[in-house]
Amino acid sequence: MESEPVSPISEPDMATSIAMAMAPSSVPSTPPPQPHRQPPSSPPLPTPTILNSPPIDLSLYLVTSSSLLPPGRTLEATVEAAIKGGVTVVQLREKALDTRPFIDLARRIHAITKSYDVPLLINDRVDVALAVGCEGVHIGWDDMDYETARRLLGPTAIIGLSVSSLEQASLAAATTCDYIGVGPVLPTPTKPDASSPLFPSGVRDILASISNTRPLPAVAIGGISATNVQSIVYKSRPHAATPISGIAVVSAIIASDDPESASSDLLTRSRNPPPWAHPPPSQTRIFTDFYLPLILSHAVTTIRTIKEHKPLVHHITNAVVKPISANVTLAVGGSPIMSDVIDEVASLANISPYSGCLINMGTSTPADKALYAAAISENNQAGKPVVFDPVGAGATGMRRDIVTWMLREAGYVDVIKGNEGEIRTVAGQGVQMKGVDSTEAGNLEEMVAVVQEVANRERNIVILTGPVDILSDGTRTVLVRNGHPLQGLITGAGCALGSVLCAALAVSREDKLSSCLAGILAYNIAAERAVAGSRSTITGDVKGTRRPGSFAAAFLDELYEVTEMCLRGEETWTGAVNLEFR
Ligand SMILES: Nc1ncnc2c1ncn2[C@@H]1O[C@H](COP(=O)(O)OP(=O)(O)OP(=O)(O)O)[C@@H](O)[C@H]1O
Ligand SMILES: Cc1ncsc1CCO
Repeated sequence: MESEPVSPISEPDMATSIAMAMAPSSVPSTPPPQPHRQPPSSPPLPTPTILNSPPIDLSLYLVTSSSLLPPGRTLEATVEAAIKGGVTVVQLREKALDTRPFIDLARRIHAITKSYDVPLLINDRVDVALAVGCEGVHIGWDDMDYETARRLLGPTAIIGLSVSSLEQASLAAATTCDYIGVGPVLPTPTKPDASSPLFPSGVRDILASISNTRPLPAVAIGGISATNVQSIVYKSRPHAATPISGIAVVSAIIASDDPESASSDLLTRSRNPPPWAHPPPSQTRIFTDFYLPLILSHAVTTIRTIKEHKPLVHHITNAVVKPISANVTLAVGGSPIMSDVIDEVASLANISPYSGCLINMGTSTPADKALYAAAISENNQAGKPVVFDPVGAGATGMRRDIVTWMLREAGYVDVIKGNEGEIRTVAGQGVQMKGVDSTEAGNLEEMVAVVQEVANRERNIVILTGPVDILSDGTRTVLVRNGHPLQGLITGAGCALGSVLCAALAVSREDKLSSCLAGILAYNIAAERAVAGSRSTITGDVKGTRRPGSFAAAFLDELYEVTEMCLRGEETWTGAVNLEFR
């Protein structure tokens, strides 16, 4: 006899999964009411902090540049304030100074750093470090070679090396250097001659490449600011290798009018991963046909939890789809609010333990970037999910620029959902979309690869919608063959799916891919039922439709029916699922 599936979850969560299997109607672990700025407490995040702690504390590494000081501020005052705010290492980098004034400045700065027991390193100039007697140097590949610098400075000096490629990482790992500065992570105006940006995935590759030979302490540098630090530190983290030890910043502190608070804010954020960050693959549900009954049972429970907790879905969305998005949110049991006001984002992110934010750039202008950054930052801080829909991403240069900025600079988005043209654009392929509708369908296998690649790069969930929906968290991938072509004939069918995903994540974030799958299944099976006609459990009527106008109404009705079934614990509707696990 075939044995019963025991668990859709791997080893670490076996007890939970068995409990789930025994009681399919039980509610999945959902976020309990949370205090402000605290992520929900169960299950625990993989690690409380994502920085590595080597012997030198590299947590917050300040690189100076006097030319960026605000008028009237001295470098001495800024360095002292920054140390009070939490800076753990100072590197004096003053490219424009001649030797004598450089040494004079270094002596004054060293007097300050020494009094706080913070190491002072000199950029490039071994002679200046020797003259001042400070703790060490940071050198690049065009400066004095490492061995000579070590011979001159002695075995106890701190020597750091710049690394911007895999090749340089392996050269650095072959030395006895104390740490590496990996970058530029992002394009940065403070080092215009820098090599091309690595982005967090490049930093990750570099850390992983030396993890088996010499896992050096590393600071990430280049374009890091308060808004993107959490996301950069999190996305830079390799799965099975030593993470970065800290972040290096220049303008985020030096150009600040309040370097002490800027430093303490950067330090706090860098030590906290985005709440509900991806669990490692070992802690996620196994997606295979064998576990299908439990995956479906979990989907029903997730939708039921939406109905029970009525999560607030803060929509920052386009003008075209506001009514359908609000109606879809209500039909699945959520509570929609549309607000594009920057002053409201913090309150909305913290108003309820069950909430999330959907950012849809269907009718965006560049002026909306400030609103998006604030919304992402507040929701990241509050532990709330952010869903990003890059509508029309490949249609114009303006849209491409907003997408690039969103993913590099604006903070962490839990889900990116779009049609094929949009997801290909997010992947960096130069597709030309005619408008908001997708490009012609490409090869399925290639699309699967694109979705997996972006999910891996962004360390989040990526969903490509169309006749087949492809969902991936970079490790697990699911193809959903449910839905109906009429969905493509009502505007906003994709946008309103974003509302359902956000509602599902707002109530259940411990396995984000499962939550998204629950939302898509209910949504697309509702569409099929709207076309085929099904007996309403409310009125007893059977009505089908084949035309878009009546489909829109029937779809909303069926979405309500399907989700009400979930509330009653009925799983019959899941008989229609058509899934493929990769
Ligand atoms: N031909 C189809 N067959 C089955 N389902 C479809 C089809 N086309 C779209 N869908 C479904 O419709 C929903 C929206 O996907 P679609 O790719 O049309 O979104 P979109 O282009 O972003 O829409 P919009 O910009 O109008 O909001 C998804 O749930 C998807 O599965
Ligand atoms: C038609 C349209 N134009 C901008 S957004 C939008 C809604 C579907 O995405």
